[in-house]
Amino acid sequence: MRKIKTLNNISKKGLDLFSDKYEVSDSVESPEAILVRSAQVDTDSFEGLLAVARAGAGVNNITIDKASAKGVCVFNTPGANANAVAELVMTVLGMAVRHVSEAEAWVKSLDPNDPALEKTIEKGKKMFSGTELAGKTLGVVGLGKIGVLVSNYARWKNMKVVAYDPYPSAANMHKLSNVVTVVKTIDEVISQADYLTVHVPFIKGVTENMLNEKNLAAFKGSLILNFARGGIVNMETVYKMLDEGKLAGYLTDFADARSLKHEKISIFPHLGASTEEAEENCAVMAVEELKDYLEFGVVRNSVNFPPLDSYPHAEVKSRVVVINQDVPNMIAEITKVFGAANINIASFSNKSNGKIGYNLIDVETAVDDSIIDALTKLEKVIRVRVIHF
Ligand SMILES: NC(=O)C1=CN([C@@H]2O[C@H](COP(=O)(O)OP(=O)(O)OC[C@H]3O[C@@H](n4cnc5c(N)ncnc54)[C@H](O)[C@@H]3O)[C@@H](O)[C@H]2O)C=CC1
Ligand SMILES: O=C(O)CCC(=O)C(=O)O
Repeated sequence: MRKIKTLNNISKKGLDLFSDKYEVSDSVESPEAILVRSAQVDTDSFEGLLAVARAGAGVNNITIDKASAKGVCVFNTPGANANAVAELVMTVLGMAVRHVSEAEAWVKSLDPNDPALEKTIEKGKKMFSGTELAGKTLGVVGLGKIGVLVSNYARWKNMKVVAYDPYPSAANMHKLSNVVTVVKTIDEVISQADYLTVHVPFIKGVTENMLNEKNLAAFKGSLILNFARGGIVNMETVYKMLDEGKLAGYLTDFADARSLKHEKISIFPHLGASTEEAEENCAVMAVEELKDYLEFGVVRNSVNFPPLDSYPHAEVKSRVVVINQDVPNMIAEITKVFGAANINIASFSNKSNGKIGYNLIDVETAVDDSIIDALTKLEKVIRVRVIHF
């Protein structure tokens, strides 16, 4: 029985994909794999762990370096919740420029027995007069799955869009509206935007404080939206800009204690991906990735292992999975072990990503544990397992 531990609620549509060969629950001990959304995962706390699947995009809640050092494969589900986040971003932006929440709260606060209620409402509505999105410029930092959708939705609302990504992927850029202006620096986005929205991963020391006192000094717009992660926008700068009237509002999915009661900060409960559709998409993708990895050694959408998407052919009896540090001569050393054991290799697939070398060695006989021992003894080998068919 394969053991899968869930650390958050995972959509039933995904969990239903596990056959009765799997035990799946939040109380499983010594799991082979973990399914998680936003809970913190210290991969060193789980002896024997093979994989973690993040049903979502951001993996800053998982100890990736520790996972790589122990040969634990970490997956995410690129794009599976992107539309949910993009729709929420456009919704809260639209609500903010029309003061929808404040206006509604004001109407609801009125006396229902006031005989002049209609008049009071008509008189008071001028307090909530807003602006339109059409014609304004949205600055988008990060043109990944979410940033591209946000840019396109903004274009459909007749906004101008200026966007920046230091590592744009061809697949994402082909989906981007061709009237979005893509610029080469974050400063160009900041200086041109009426509203600024950020969609990059949180990477400590890299995207941490990516929007900060220095670059935000050039911001002449009114709203900053952060539905990516706390820590990407420097909050001291935000408080200062709000206090000095240089920023009208900060809209975010990530609360901190000081923001909670700030009247110019709108906080949502990390709500971006919380739609039925996104939860199902993420769970299905995450479970498929885990099953493929546990049953076949196939790697798709890993954030720390190179991709290797090959199923064994029908005659294969054993697939030996070797995970090694990405250093020269490993393929030669691994094949030598098979030669010494007089085992014929039917197929050898190898991919590396600069840190991890990943090998799938298929043989048409059943191999025993001695091959695992011999491979594990190789100096730069991190982990070995055999899948029997
Ligand atoms: N509020 C919520 O519920 C959700 C939040 N997120 C957050 O949004 C982030 C983005 O999600 P996706 O667009 O799906 O991810 P993605 O991986 O498709 O896009 C991220 C983009 O950021 C860019 N990027 C990477 N390093 C960068 C750097 N140093 N500077 C600027 N850009 C950089 C990448 O080139 C990539 O195009 C996630 O990492 C996650 O933190 C994602 C889903 C739900
Ligand atoms: O699972 C969630 O609700 C959070 C999603 C998220 O933040 C992500 O996918 O990065």
